[in-house]
Amino acid sequence: MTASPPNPVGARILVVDDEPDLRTLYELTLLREGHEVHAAGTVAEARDELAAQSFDIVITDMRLPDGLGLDLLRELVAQQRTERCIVITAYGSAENAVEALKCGAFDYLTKPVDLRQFRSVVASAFQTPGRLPAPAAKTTGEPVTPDDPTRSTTPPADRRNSPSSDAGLQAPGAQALARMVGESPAMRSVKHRIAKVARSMAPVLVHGESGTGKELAAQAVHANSHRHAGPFVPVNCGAIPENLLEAEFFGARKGSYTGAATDRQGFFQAARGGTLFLDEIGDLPLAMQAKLLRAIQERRVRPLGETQEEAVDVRIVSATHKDLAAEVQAGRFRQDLYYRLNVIEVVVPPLRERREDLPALCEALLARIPGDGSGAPHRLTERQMTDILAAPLDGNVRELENLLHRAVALGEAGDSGFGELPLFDSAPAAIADDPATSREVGETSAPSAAMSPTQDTLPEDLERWLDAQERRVLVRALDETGFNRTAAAALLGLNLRQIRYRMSRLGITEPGSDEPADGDR
Ligand SMILES: Nc1ncnc2c1ncn2[C@@H]1O[C@H](COP(=O)(O)OP(=O)(O)OP(=O)(O)O)[C@@H](O)[C@H]1O
Repeated sequence: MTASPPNPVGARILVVDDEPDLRTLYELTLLREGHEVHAAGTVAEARDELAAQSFDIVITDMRLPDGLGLDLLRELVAQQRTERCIVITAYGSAENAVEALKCGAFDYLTKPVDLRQFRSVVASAFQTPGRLPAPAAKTTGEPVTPDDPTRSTTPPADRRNSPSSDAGLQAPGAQALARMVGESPAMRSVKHRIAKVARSMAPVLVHGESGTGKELAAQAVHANSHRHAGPFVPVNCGAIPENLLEAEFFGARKGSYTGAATDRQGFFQAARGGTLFLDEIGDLPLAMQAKLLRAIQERRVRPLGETQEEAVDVRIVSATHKDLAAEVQAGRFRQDLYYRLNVIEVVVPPLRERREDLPALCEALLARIPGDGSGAPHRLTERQMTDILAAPLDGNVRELENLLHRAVALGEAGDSGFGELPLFDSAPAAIADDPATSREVGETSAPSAAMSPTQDTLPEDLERWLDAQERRVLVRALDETGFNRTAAAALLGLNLRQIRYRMSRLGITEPGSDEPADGDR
């Protein structure tokens, strides 16, 4: 059955539902929005419609008399069709919703369907201006949401897009991926995955060690999604006082708590139409996890002091350096929330697994550091590059960035505009000081390799070698905390007395004090 508006300017949509009343309701709603609507009551009828022509959107109920809406979805994905699929699931069926997204649904709706939400999800699925080329459809169970940049009426096979090569992407998606410097196989695979998974509503969990570039990855997911013109709202879940979490997330009405002098919107409202990036999600207290889960499931939030809930249309991307599955096991993270957030996982590898990216990364990071006004870019000497290539860099790109900042700040500008000051005024200094290894920093890669957990040569003097390791860790923690001993101790699970004792034993003093600085050689 087909129904067309008088002047079709909208999407061509196939509605699959066996309940005539609901089908009619969906049809009328869509027709009023200017869409062309085709309807089917069974999987078989839907297959016939799909064999005859292509659509922009397929909206299917999950349970149909002769099969599941998911079957249709899987067939569309397997055939690399470009239709965006919206699955309607029964109320409270979190498994179905998550499974639909994992299978490649663009989005899902829960019964009873809220018509405003219905219209908004359809509008999201049908983005006319600047529709981006689709990621490649595949059969591994990863979500794929093929787009159709031309919205042509050619047969499905001709409407396929080329795979997600960066070249095919338009700004700002391609720009966001380009900001993630690195062409190592590990980074290429991360970027490819981001381009592939970005374009549905499926929640993404970015996992990786601290400083690996998780926020950059989250920004790239947003920039490659149909929501790229909407806001990207980053939130550090670990930095908000527990008593303010609810107001910060969901908003608050004037007078709803001490200090609420005016109405204020929360992160969810601020991210409407865009992406809410929940960084350090593993640090969210359990009570707030329950509220977040509800907001994600219902897609509605209630500001503090408000009686009514309001609908929010946001995509959730979260990030953590923690092993969330282990946190679930330990009872510190809700399993249902983990399940809800981790529909798609993007893993950002540590720098040690992509050392070939170091030269390009150094160049890009140095280019961000303001110059001396001469216009000459900061450049590394060969020796400095050798040092960097050999350094452990456990702090990943952020550590590299800090190291370069320090080197530029402390360096005496030479011809290159970049000084010869040793880059490693902390970590490798400990090794150079160490008679157990007795080599100069940067002389070869061996001294730093000696610090690497992967090296297999034995130290000549275990005690001194262990001291050197301990010194390196302490100096780094002190460095990262601006030489705040209490904060450094907390980072390392020590108390103030313990860190003081260790610093004194190893002769670590604050740079600038009368005694030799800990990094001095
Ligand atoms: N591939 C990359 N190319 C260029 N810069 C990068 C890259 N990865 C990270 N950076 C830079 O390193 C710094 C840390 O990155 P980011 O904040 O994204 O890491 P993170 O994993 O979110 O850190 P944390 O776990 O501490 O929140 C930022 O300044 C970022 O711009």
